[in-house]
Amino acid sequence: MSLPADTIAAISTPPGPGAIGILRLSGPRAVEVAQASFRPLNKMPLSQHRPHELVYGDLLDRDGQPIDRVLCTFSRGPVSYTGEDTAEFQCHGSPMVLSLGLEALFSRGARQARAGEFTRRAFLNGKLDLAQAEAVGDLLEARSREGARHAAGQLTGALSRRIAGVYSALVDIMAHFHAVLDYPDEDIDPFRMEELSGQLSRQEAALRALAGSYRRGQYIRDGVPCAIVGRPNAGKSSLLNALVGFDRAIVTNIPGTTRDTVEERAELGGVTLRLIDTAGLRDSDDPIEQLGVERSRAAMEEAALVLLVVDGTEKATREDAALARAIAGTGKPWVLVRSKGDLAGENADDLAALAEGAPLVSLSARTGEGLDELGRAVEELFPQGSEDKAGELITNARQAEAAGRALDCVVRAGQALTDGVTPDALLTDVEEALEALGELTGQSVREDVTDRIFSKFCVGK
Ligand SMILES: Nc1nc2c(c(=O)[nH]1)N(C=O)[C@@H](CNc1ccc(C(=O)N[C@@H](CCC(=O)O)C(=O)O)cc1)CN2
Ligand SMILES: Nc1nc2c(ncn2[C@@H]2O[C@H](COP(=O)(O)OP(=O)(O)OP(=O)(O)O)[C@@H](O)[C@H]2O)c(=O)[nH]1
Ligand SMILES: [Mg+2]
Repeated sequence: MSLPADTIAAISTPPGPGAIGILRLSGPRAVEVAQASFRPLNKMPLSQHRPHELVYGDLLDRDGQPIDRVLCTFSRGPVSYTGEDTAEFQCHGSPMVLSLGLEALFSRGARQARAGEFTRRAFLNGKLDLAQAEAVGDLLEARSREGARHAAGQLTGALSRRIAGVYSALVDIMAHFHAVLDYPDEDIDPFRMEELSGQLSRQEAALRALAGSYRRGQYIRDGVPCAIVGRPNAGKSSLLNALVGFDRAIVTNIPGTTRDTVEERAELGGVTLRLIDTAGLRDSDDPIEQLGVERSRAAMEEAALVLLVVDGTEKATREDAALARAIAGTGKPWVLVRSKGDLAGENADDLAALAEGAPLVSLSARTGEGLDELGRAVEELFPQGSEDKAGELITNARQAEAAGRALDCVVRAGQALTDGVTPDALLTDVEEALEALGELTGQSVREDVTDRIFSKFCVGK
């Protein structure tokens, strides 16, 4: 990989008017281009100021006419975000100022940066590893406090350090093995072999925990998929609307109102939920409703959490009981929700039997009563942030695949050791595990993979 040699520029703040808008430059000519586009009030050329200093002055268009009165700063590679020379203008947040300013930078030799190109350069120059670069993307798109906290932890290198621990332990194991191999005539000390086998299984356990963290990582980043199911008219869509805080789904008193699944995110008990409202479950002759019911069942199967809503104004039916048994049978966490708590109820007593130990929450979507209790039940089922340190979880499919592959290799190596297979086969497995770990942090990753990662970022990041 050769280092990029051209100088890039972009507007780094979101479109539309705002308090401040930032133009960013990176590359060998960044300071020169910025200096040519800037007249400091103190008359001293930009490059004669200290790096990182904020210099007050006028941003100039290609004819030398002022576009805005701004703050300008530069840094010298490698002591910068990208590792190259960089400069930036902190302008008034006017889209027109930013466009004119960007044109001025182009006229002096910079070119438009592509999506994610600043962060990509930071990665190529070793300022960030790939897990940290991905954390930048996660941080920008975080939809919950927990998600943001986690991405920030990953940005500081928490995941990278966890991976590095396993990596260096595996390198040690390889070194020991090479030492053994170097003396082929000597019998291998059984004590030594046992020690190696122990070290290998400790790394296997560490990798298993790492690969296993993906599920929680996904819940934190994208939310816990949560299906709201129950008979028609039970109050499912009303519950969805109450949880998201606006009328997302159509509610009527006609059973069979919801046909297609309706998805919306909400935070409940500190947990981000990907709520999926579903069509009421019943046998129906209507082909459209039948399709909806199929989707409800699929949503229930894919969900990690199920809210079974039972109409609080009627006696629970055989269908309610059958549904409760079916959900309990999946072994998934679920909550039995007794709806319409503001109306006179019929089935307060017989519901406890249906719940079979799952939490039972009485609530009213109309008054909001009981929603806090539902939040507490959800929080208990998905405890937040307690068991893992921020930033140490795997949060995307790419990382999960690489961690899983590293784990498989180490399992194979351990098996080879117990089976007494030739040591070089074992070494190949460990090497492959190292390769997979290298992909996680980007030490040994293919260029098309990095292309894909950075192209998902916004321009100017
Ligand atoms: N105005 C502004 N705010 C910003 C950024 C930016 O580029 N500009 N960032 C961009 O996304 C983030 C901050 N990231 C940064 C990371 C490293 C360095 C940097 O200069 N690093 C040097 C020196 C560090 C030091 O002073 O100790 C280095 O790592 O060598 C700057 C910003 C968020 N806020
Ligand atoms: N008083 C009262 N009425 C409610 C409450 N929740 C739902 N309802 C009413 O019950 C009826 C059905 O509500 P929906 O939310 O559409 O029920 P659903 O389970 O989504 O029904 P389908 O989509 O047909 O499966 C509507 O008339 C709602 O206004 C509640 O908490 N209090
Ligand atoms: Mg509905």
